[in-house]
Amino acid sequence: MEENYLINYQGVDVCHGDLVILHNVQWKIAQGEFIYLLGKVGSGKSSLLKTLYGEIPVEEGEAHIFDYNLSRIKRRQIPLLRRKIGIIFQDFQLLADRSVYDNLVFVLKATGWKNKQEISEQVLQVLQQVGMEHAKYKFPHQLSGGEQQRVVIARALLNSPELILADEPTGNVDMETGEKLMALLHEIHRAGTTVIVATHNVRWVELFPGRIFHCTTQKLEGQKSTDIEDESATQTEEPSEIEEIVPDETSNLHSALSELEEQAESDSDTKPSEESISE
Ligand SMILES: Nc1ncnc2c1ncn2[C@@H]1O[C@H](COP(=O)(O)OP(=O)(O)OP(=O)(O)O)[C@@H](O)[C@H]1O
Repeated sequence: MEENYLINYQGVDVCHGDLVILHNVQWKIAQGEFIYLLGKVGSGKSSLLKTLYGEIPVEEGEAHIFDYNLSRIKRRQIPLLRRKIGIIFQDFQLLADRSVYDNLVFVLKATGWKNKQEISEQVLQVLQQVGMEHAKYKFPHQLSGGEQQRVVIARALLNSPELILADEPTGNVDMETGEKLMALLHEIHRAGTTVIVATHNVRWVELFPGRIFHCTTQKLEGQKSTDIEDESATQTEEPSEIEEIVPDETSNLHSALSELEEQAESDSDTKPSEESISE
């Protein structure tokens, strides 16, 4: 049934201005799935993810996520939507001027948490979840890339999101570290969270099973993600897919964290000031 999908896209065009990146996307994701979004550089993986958290508006087609209709979502609803989503990018983007602990406290306070003890408990809980509780007083520069990315995953977990979006989460680490990060994401999925990983690295698919979608490289049209096995599907477009996956480490997708924080701050009536964040 349609209402059981966490994400339900029908005939969606993903665009940058007048440029159609993905055309007529049919995409349905059920709660609790582990999803791969594969495709070569510039094929639109990030752009598709960006529609999910309202960074790219949906102007063509019907797009639903949780209870939100993305084609009609109001600006003021976007921060609320984003609080249900944990976002992880390949470049770690921890605030360099504060410890791991304070990085996480910052996000909680920016998203409306007030009780000091609850904040502290939540920070420790997510750090434990990613195996980084020992590093809570370290600064980002004192951590390896893999450790920083663990903290970023912890940060994404802070508000107990229903959905994790990971855009090339292993793009800046070596293969062995990447494998551990992917194992962690898969573990988070097994604990019940829906996870979507955009990557060009097909190796992860072999190691950590998930349902696969491909993006095409057609610039203006021709792409449809392979749809899910939905007996009740009524759309008539047949899915298409691509096979070509090429390595790339150059994803440039990181504007959103700062935007997330800005959104969270501007949205929240209970927004703390930077001063009140400092203990
Ligand atoms: N802000 C933007 N304005 C205009 N075009 C953009 C913008 N961001 C991305 N694009 C274009 O949209 C297309 C898809 O980019 P996108 O980043 O979604 O691809 P991707 O599959 O995630 O690639 P990568 O693996 O490099 O991250 C590319 O051709 C890119 O040049």
